[in-house]
Amino acid sequence: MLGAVAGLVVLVEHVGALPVGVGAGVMAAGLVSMRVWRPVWFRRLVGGPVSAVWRSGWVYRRRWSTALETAGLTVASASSTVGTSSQVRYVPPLLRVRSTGFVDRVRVRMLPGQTVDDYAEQADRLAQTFGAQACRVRSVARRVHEVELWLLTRDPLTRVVDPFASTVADLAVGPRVALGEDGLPWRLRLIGSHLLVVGATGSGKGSVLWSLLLGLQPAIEARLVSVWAIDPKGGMELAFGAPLFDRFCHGDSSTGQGYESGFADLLEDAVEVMRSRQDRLRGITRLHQPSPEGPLVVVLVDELAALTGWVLDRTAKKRIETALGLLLSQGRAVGVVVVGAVQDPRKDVLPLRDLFPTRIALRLSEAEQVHLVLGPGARDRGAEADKIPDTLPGVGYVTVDGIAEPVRVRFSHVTDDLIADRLAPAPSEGPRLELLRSVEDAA
Ligand SMILES: Nc1ncnc2c1ncn2[C@@H]1O[C@H](COP(=O)(O)OP(=O)(O)OP(=O)(O)O)[C@@H](O)[C@H]1O
Repeated sequence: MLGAVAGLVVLVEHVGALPVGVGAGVMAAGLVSMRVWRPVWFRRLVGGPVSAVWRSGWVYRRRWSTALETAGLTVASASSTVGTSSQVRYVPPLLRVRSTGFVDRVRVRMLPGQTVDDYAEQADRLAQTFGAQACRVRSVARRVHEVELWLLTRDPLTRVVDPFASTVADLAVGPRVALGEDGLPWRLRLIGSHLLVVGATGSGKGSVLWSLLLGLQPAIEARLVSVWAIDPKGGMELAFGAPLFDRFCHGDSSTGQGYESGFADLLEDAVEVMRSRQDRLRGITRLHQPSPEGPLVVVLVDELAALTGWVLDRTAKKRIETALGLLLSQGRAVGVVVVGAVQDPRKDVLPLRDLFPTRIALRLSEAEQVHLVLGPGARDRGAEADKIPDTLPGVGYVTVDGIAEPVRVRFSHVTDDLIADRLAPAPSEGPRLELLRSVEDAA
């Protein structure tokens, strides 16, 4: 601070007060405009760094040793010199602090013998000591000796999140579908993964499916994605999206073949696409890349339990189980992925749940269900989906295979009006399934 004042005095002496005053005015006006028109840039370029410097010194470094000692994360070791013996206390070094305005990311070098779980066990204590709402403990990629503490200073997820814009290019990295608790947009990548969404009634499962569909809309229109939708609730949830779907099956009791046989037909057709791609891609690539000739086929199911647990027709049930099992175990490499939502994650309702690499737990009714959805240990690492209040629909925890820590996000709120707005006027093209089939057959 003193340095800045001294620098200003020197500048005034050299160039005069007027140019310095004008320069300062222009800079202040620029910052105010950025704050008003580009709040995200402002947070990232100005607010975050300034807050990080301030909080690093005032909140963290000042109390670091005491806080870590209270949390039992320091190590005492006896040291003896000739005739005397004393104790040396080792404190894990604080490496740096970054702030997003919502989360302070505090990087720490662990002491020899410590693990990320040692810090996770003390997360509540650390949050309380540093005055944060919560503390998430995260490992650092390729730095096994380091750990990052995410201390939440403000929760950006209490406000409803508006849908994000997307482009065709988002397909490769995943469209932005939610806001993370660090205040930054969060992307959901479907290529190479199946997605399971679990949540109690009213938890916002619909907003996950719709955020994803709207995020994929440009890629769907560019024919890089082909959505085959199943809505066993008679089409109540997904019927609005019909213009986006190449196939839409919502059960039909008037055919005389049983309500569920249409679901089995659709899944078996997806298996057929999968098989023909396997034949074509064998020895050429290990991960299919979507193209208009071979789009990413997304089999979207609104209530998976209606396909796995509550099916009356035994023949259809067997066909569905077999096709779903094949798709989940072999489909993702060849670009046939399953996105499913369900209320109840128990094995008898959803026997195949372990085959979904990406899982989202919205509000759940019991702590035990968190383990079922996100895997053992997820709740200890902060994924308390059973504690999400019912006033926060669309908030949930996500785990992705290969990444240890769950992330907390809120999906965008997609209203019926917005869907009608985005999808109107309905495309005048004919059914796209025929095109997909003829292209796949020709290839
Ligand atoms: N992301 C969100 N942000 C704000 N409000 C939301 C969000 N998602 C859903 N809601 C609201 O929460 C309520 C329940 O949402 P929704 O119907 O999507 O839940 P659901 O989990 O699909 O329920 P069900 O299993 O009963 O169909 C609706 O009133 C909806 O407007």
